[in-house]
Amino acid sequence: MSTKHLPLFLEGEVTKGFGRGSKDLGCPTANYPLEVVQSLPKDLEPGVYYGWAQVDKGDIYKMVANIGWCPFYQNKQMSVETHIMHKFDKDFYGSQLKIALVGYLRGEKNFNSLDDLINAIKQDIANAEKSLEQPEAQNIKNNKYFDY
Ligand SMILES: Cc1cc2nc3c(=O)[nH]c(=O)nc-3n(C[C@H](O)[C@H](O)[C@H](O)COP(=O)(O)O)c2cc1C
Ligand SMILES: Nc1ncnc2c1ncn2[C@@H]1O[C@H](COP(=O)(O)OP(=O)(O)O)[C@@H](O)[C@H]1O
Ligand SMILES: [Mg+2]
Repeated sequence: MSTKHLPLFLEGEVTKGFGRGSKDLGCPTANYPLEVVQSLPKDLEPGVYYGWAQVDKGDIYKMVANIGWCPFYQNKQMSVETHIMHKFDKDFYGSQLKIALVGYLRGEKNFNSLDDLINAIKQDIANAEKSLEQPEAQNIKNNKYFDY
């Protein structure tokens, strides 16, 4: 079941990926190191999730996260990447990123074109924005996990 393990709280350092998020997709994703990927429940459903994100001790923002192998790019290694719905002034590689996976949107897909992938991501962001307004999602934003 795709909602098994949710909400799931993850933490780790923001590391370098392939640099495609900003360049190809106009959608930067903060990537986790391999240790975080390896710590996931083995039967966690790959796919696109929505939830909350906090960089270092900052504010808590809405996010969408992709967990899997990116079939469009055919990555060899599974990755966990988070796009935060907030405009940051600069990159934050090396920062601590805490996330809460709250809900599941869809499975990862391959696409015929980059434009199709970009449009799917835009739709994911719109769906996440809406779902995160629900009271059950708001409760998770207030979880003590995000307190410092
Ligand atoms: C909301 C969201 C949905 C995504 N959905 C897919 C998908 O269905 N298929 C896919 O191949 N990649 C998907 N991706 C992953 C992108 O391919 C990935 O973010 C891109 O390769 C950037 O990787 P990088 O951080 O290593 O540069 C998605 C990313 C986001 C943020
Ligand atoms: N709103 C945002 N969400 C996620 N990352 C962001 C955001 N704004 C800036 N960034 C920065 O962009 C980087 C990700 O860009 P991306 O093109 O996906 O490169 P990489 O392949 O190295 O992950 C993040 O590590 C972070 O430092
Ligand atoms: Mg990235």
